Amino acid sequence: MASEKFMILDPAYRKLQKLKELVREENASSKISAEIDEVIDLLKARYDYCEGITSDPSKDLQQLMHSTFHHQWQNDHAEGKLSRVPSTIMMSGKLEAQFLRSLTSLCNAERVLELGLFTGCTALAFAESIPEDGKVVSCELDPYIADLARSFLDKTSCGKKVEIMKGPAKSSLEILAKKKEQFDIIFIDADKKGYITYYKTIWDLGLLAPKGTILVDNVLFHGDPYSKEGRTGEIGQSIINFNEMVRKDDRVHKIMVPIRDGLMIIRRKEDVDRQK
Ligand SMILES: C[S@@+](CC[C@H](N)C(=O)[O-])C[C@H]1O[C@@H](n2cnc3c(N)ncnc32)[C@H](O)[C@@H]1O
Repeated sequence: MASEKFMILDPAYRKLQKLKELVREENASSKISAEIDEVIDLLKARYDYCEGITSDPSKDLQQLMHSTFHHQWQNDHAEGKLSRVPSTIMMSGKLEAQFLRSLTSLCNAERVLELGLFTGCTALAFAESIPEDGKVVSCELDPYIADLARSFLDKTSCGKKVEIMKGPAKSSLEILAKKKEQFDIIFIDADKKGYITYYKTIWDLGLLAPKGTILVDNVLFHGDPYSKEGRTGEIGQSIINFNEMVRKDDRVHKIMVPIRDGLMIIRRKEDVDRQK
């Protein structure tokens, strides 16, 4: 069940697991323990129910996700191909990938820019919802991960629509702007500390096409913005700062969607507010 992987991002779920431990240590009544288990199961059931009703990803997307989960990351690290073992929780998964596909089709997007490719799950999701002559440009810092993603994408029918730019996302944004490229959707999902810079650069360099949409992942980063747990330290603080900056940005209409680790949808105000 997907909930087993992702529920750990929810601080309420983590607190309940802790409470369950406490109850066990204190030898509290089995009734209390059973009630706690039920609440935990309900949280997981809601996630699994949403996933269960949601359309299944294409066979290609399922295969790519499977390859990511079963890749020998430890071996790559031991052989020096990766400086650390990446966590596969970085990959968005079925529910969010399908949500992004719906948004892509709703926006009639033809050109998508992604900051943060990893193994290509969301890049492929976007590619599957744009026209045949559309393009997804995805930026990835780690050259080994970029090549691995390329090999995964090359096994899919829409992978050819994905163009990978290796290197820091900020430099890629500058290169794209010099070429006067613009995108209907820009998905920010790279290093969280860079979010403010990416957001400002996108506006400053005019990378968002008219009527375009910016999507930002992990805006509820492990619950830190509202739980004040400080679980993720500086990274969580960067997300809090980013969210505040967007909240104060009067040029845009924004909505924070509590899907998985939080997704923000940002559009120019005039594209959403049509009343005089
Ligand atoms: C959360 S993962 C992306 C997940 C992917 N969008 C998905 O849902 O399947 C973030 C990726 O950004 C990459 N990254 C980190 N810092 C970066 C930077 N400065 N520029 C470009 N990519 C970066 C990481 O190597 C990692 O692969």
